[in-house]
Amino acid sequence: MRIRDLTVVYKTPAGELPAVSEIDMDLPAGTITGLVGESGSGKSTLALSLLNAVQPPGRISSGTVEIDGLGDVVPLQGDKLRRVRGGQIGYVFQAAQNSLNPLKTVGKQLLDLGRSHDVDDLRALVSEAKELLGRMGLDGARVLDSYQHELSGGMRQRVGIMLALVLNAHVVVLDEPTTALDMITQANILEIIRNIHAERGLTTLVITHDIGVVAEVADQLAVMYGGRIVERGPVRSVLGEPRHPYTQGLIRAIPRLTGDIDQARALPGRPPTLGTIPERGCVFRDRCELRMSVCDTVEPVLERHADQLVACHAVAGQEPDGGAPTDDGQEQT
Ligand SMILES: Nc1ncnc2c1ncn2[C@@H]1O[C@H](COP(=O)(O)OP(=O)(O)OP(=O)(O)O)[C@@H](O)[C@H]1O
Repeated sequence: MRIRDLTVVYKTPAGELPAVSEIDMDLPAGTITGLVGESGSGKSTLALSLLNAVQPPGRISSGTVEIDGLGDVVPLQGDKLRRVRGGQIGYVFQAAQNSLNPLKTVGKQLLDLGRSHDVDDLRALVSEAKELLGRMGLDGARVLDSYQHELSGGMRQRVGIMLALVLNAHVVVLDEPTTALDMITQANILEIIRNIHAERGLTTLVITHDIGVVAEVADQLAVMYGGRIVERGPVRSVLGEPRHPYTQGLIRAIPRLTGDIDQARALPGRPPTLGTIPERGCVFRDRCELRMSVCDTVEPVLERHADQLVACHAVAGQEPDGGAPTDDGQEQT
């Protein structure tokens, strides 16, 4: 999936304001990309725009989202769009635990999904669903006969993953897949995501505010702040040697099980909202220890530093650019 110059705006009393600004990013086939950032940074809006599913008062105001074999999904509408969603791109909603219809069994919802995608062989669909649920450690027949309230949070989340994959989607977007789950169930779901991703050769995007989750599953990591990607690259490099002051702050804020509890330092201040995202300059400057005067006027662009792409004037000033930025976070050859 290739995302280019993607901007999404919401209509507000103050006019249309960007929640996602000029994003350029590739999701390489067969990789898991983690997208992290605090609440309100634009993660869910970006994810919805990948399915062209941003709802009014929001709209994609510019950019393209190209998927191999499909082309740009941004101009798609109606029937064509409906087929792409689910059929090509599976989406597991934030709080999937609560997104099932409480009045229908899981099996009935599966059949509805199949019919809405004109699946001829509904029996085959049911056996595929049972197999997927079985691989996730559930009794498929039993789950299909159950209502939402009869399933635990972890089971519902697995049902959400099954529904996203059962039509054979090859791109999967999971929005906060483990939020609200206990630690053991969380570890279990992350293992399932990893295994199914590898088995099916998927292209996966995992959205989370929890850096621990991306450390567990992702190959690539993108850090979002105020609607922009401020740093991205291979997950080991970004977590091992974070360069953007925001990424460093996020990592410092993680409490550790060993060592001094006071070492975990919450990032001071609050992330911007739509109304407070600055029109010019760096979006992070108000919370940044490295702020310089240029940050007030010039927006930093992603530049390559070792393995990472980083959008920060201070980082750019510290070391010479190690090469031209590429759009996939990989070394240029
Ligand atoms: N329907 C809407 N109308 C107006 N503004 C919106 C709407 N939906 C989201 N926003 C704003 O867009 C910005 C990005 O929100 P978004 O939900 O994409 O962020 P997020 O990083 O996914 O946060 P969270 O983790 O809390 O879901 C926020 O400032 C939010 O208030």
